[in-house]
Amino acid sequence: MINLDRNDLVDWLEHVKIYANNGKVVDYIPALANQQPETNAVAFYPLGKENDVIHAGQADYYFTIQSISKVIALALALIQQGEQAVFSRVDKEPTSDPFYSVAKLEVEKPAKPFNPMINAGALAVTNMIRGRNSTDMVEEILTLIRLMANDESITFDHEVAQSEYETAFLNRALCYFMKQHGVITGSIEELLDVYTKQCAIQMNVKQLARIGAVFANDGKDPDTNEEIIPDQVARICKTFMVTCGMYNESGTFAINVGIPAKSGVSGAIMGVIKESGGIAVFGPALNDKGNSVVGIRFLEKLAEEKHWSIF
Ligand SMILES: NC(=O)CC[C@H](N)C(=O)O
Repeated sequence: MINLDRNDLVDWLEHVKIYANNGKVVDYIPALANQQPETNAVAFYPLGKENDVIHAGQADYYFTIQSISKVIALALALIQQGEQAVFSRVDKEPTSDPFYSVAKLEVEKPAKPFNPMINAGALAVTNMIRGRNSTDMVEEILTLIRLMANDESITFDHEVAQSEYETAFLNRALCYFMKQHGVITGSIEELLDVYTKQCAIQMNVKQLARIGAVFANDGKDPDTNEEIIPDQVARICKTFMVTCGMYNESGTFAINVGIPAKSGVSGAIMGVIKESGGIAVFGPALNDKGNSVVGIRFLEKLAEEKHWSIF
């Protein structure tokens, strides 16, 4: 049952946009450092083809999805390799460490990343995607994303991908550690090529909200109800969004908002509102955990006004 209209989005965005002053645009990826902190946008993609996407703010603004790509890469790896193979190389547990941390790789199971939503886990997942070379692997990810967003034109931003590739020293360190322990295989440079391109996939909030709507519809197209990803895969992805999707702020977010969500350091957040639709918010000013401050405030407002917490 959808009870959200455009005026809600406009009002709430107006109400929370001031919080951009409390955050900082990411600077460790040079090509993202020039994003404007006051840019903001939100879109809601409802289920059912009789309902149209609604939006507020700069809804045509293109941003890179960064860590949100981790959910889609996970879905793809699960489809291609199956649960058993995927979870033999990455665990299912949340961590209180930041997403880029190397610390936990040295504890418990040797080098097995805690979950697919932190960088180490995401690199291990991307390493499992099928393809003869990095071009094929990126194409596999793009194919699924284009299907979910229903837009063939979606591609990655070359400048952002290159910029991250040239500066991804921490991600290289994670890869070398995992390769030593057999968690990843093959060429590390090729893996980083795929990973940085998947993070640099570009879209606007309307397209991102549609991807959220596929998850809200248990993996089925929100307009036609045709299966895009199996419901069990969608369920696993949504569970990770709840437990790990907002990095080491996932617990607080679950209490304050209570919807499955995934954020990226560009300032985007994708949220899933079961049986209703997908929501996407963008605002590049980040808090110290790497989550969009305007995005979080907006989703808090939405959850409070609409009682959309799943808990
Ligand atoms: N949290 C993020 O969005 C991180 C993604 C980024 N591309 C990285 O690997 O550092």
